[in-house]
Amino acid sequence: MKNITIVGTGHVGLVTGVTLAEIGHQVVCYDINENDIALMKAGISPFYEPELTDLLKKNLNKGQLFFTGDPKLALVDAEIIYIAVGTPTAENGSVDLSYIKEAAKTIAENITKQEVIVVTKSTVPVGTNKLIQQVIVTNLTNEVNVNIVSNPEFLREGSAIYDTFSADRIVIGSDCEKAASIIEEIHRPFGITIFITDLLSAEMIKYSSNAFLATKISFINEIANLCEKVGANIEEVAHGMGLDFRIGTQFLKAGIGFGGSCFPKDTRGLIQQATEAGQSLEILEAVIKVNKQQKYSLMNKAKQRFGNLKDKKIAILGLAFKPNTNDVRESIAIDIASELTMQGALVTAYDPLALEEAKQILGEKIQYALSIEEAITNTDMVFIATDWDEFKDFPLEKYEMLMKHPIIFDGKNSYSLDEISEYNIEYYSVGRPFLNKSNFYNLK
Ligand SMILES: NC(=O)C1=CN([C@@H]2O[C@H](COP(=O)(O)OP(=O)(O)OC[C@H]3O[C@@H](n4cnc5c(N)ncnc54)[C@H](O)[C@@H]3O)[C@@H](O)[C@H]2O)C=CC1
Ligand SMILES: O=C(O)[C@H]1O[C@H](OP(=O)(O)OP(=O)(O)OC[C@H]2O[C@@H](n3ccc(=O)[nH]c3=O)[C@H](O)[C@@H]2O)[C@H](O)[C@@H](O)[C@@H]1O
Repeated sequence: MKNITIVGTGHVGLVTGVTLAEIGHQVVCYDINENDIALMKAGISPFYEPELTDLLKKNLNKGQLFFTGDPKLALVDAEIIYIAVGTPTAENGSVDLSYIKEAAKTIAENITKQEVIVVTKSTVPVGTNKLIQQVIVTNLTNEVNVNIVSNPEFLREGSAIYDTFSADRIVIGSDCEKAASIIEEIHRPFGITIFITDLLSAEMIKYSSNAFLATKISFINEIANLCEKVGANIEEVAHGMGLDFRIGTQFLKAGIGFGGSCFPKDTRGLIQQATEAGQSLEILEAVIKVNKQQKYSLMNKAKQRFGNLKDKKIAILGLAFKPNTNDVRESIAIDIASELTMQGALVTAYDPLALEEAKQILGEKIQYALSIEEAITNTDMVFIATDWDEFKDFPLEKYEMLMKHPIIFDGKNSYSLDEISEYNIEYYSVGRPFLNKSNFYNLK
């Protein structure tokens, strides 16, 4: 059992803190956001993540987990410190390391133990861990020997707790063997394969993993677009491809592209690092370009269908960047909503969890509904932008009953073509044949 401090308790930091407490460590979570700290102290997660609240409450009650907004209290006795602050894209397109530097400075000013290991969980450009060490060493107020470890995080939002206990691997990078083996011991109770490597390679593993997954998505989306032109079905194609273990079935789901707080930012971040190193990443450039085009593919289909979208009543189902989260950072649904309003459409959106978060970005530009039924009633068309189970389970006859004419543009291939073909629905999806048993095709 180790005494661990987490600096930055957002999506990654809180899950890290709670799961390390769950496997028996004593964990202090520190964040500069006092409101969030007050919530977490009361056993409330500031964001939605399945299973998180139960584990949070359980470990708070057991006394394994402690929250504070006071850096001195958080760090005075700390020997192992995880950094999990944000690394967003800066205005000039590079990775904004200001939160990382600030966190490193706070650590330096408050640690007192003789030996301290600082573990970076945040996704940081190659070389940043060395910068963190430098910032800490130059700002130390006590005599402390600091070693640095990179421990990139691979969890997905919406399944973060499951992913932490069932990850494929834990990567530990360090140039100090002793520090690496201490961090290995901390993680051993998870029972997951641990790969120990050097600091720079660990940093690169994180970016290249995200870049590779993003590449799979853009690849399958381009093939989906081609399927539409030649009459093949992307779901059959992806399944048939995935049966080859060298390819694998995962991350071959065609749709309206990847969003969220990581793939867009990390693909940009890797390109920026390559540029600084005097190299171009042609494949990744193409991945980003395809993703930007894919985002508006549904809207283009709708424009083709209706001529223009001015004054059309459109329901958007889904605002979160993926299901089981209320995170709307770089959500494609938000971009689509925004673009539709620019085209003069009258948009009403529904999301099971992310309405408040979306409101903070879209404000009065669109209307918000509290149910699927409310969103789709009397609309000209529906856009499905997030693959929530609630949408997949929604009875299809209700589209027929409630919409002006049941016309669906499904960006997530939420329904099987067999299901849809039982109804009078005009249905456009991604990479699959267009279905129309209805008589609306002359409608403009
Ligand atoms: N969200 C995700 O699913 C994943 C994120 N990552 C990476 O993890 C890092 C964190 O991401 P998220 O947790 O999503 O960010 P987040 O925005 O949810 O959380 C960051 C937290 O750090 C706090 N913070 C900022 N400066 C601080 C400071 N000086 N001292 C203490 N706390 C401070 C903020 O108040 C916030 O609560 C990023 O580098 C991200 O790329 C990696 C894997 C998964
Ligand atoms: O670095 C990160 O933050 C994380 O980024 C992603 O996790 P996350 O963004 O939470 O969610 P994903 O499930 O990967 O989905 C990302 C986007 O890709 C889209 N996607 C995903 C899979 C797919 O087959 N097709 C597809 O369009 C999703 O709809 C979503 O917009 C990675 O999957 C995690 O391993 C990584 O830790």
